[in-house]
Amino acid sequence: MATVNLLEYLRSRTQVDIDTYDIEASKEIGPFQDATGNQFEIQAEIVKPNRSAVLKRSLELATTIHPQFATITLEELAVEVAGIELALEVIQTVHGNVHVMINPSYSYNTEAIVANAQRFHLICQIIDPGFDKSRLVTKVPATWEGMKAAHQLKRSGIKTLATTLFSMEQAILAGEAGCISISPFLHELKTETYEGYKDTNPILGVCVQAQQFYRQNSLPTRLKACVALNLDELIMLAGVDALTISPKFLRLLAATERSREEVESMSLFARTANATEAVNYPSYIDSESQYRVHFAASEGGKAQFKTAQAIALFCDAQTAAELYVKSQLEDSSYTPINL
Ligand SMILES: O=C(CO)[C@@H](O)[C@H](O)[C@H](O)[C@H](O)COP(=O)(O)O
Repeated sequence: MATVNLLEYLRSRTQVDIDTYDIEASKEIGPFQDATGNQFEIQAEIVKPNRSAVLKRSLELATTIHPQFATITLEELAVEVAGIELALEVIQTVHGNVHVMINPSYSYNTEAIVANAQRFHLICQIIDPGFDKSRLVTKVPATWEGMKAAHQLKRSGIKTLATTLFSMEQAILAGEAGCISISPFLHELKTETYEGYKDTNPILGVCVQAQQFYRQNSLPTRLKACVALNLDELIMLAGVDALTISPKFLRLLAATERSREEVESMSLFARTANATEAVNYPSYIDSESQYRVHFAASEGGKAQFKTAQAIALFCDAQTAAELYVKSQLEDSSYTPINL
């Protein structure tokens, strides 16, 4: 029986990206095409003793440039700077792009999301004027307001990824808005943050449908599925454009051999390879009311609930990161640096 290493097998079918700003993990298991992080990752990295230099740099820079960005608090700016600092570090271990998520508390505010994405680019420019900003992708929640912001940002050349995405309706809107990619969350984010919590309606099928929709409509948007809960789900998604995988699962994949025949038979994409019949979907980009009605009913009402839940959890992580930064700012004095 021919066996195959699961990480090698996945890499032969799908782009494999790493879901962390932990540069050591990325170096150890890489190389990867893209890297991604989020508010949980920022929070986890800035408290690590071996990341004290990143935190110090972020606090000093935020203190220095705050007058330029005075519409937001110093701690919010410091978390943004830390996110960009971490992204610029981890990008050295990947070939392609790095992703940074906007402050999730702006998820329902188009103007604030646009300003946040523009700020990321300005901060990037300040930290490393030579950095190729086309490699920075801003992660925007897949809300109506978020996708309106993504549409505007595309016109100004800022790349976006639609995150916290749980339905075909959001996938269609993100494609029409010009997001370069989407991150379907296979399971509710709460499954990652609350031990024992289960999502009874994982959305592996939405990944297959969305990828077919983009291909059939010649939309360049690519999928980057995330929040898989076991190896079988990852194997079932072999053939999706990309998978965003945590270091824990990357290590497990790298350490596991399975029968080639068995894993090949599991791919949902292989099964639908010949299903070329086009399905008609409505256009949403100019139809807010229709979008909202369809999204509210999507997946039996669960997609809307899951999106709101994920945003709320990311907001908690944002608040925790800001509180930590605030405590650090209070504990030591950070003097402005010369730029
Ligand atoms: O946001 C994206 C992709 O857009 C991902 O980083 C996504 O948030 C993560 O897969 C989830 O937060 C789960 O992360 P983890 O607990 O597996 O590290």
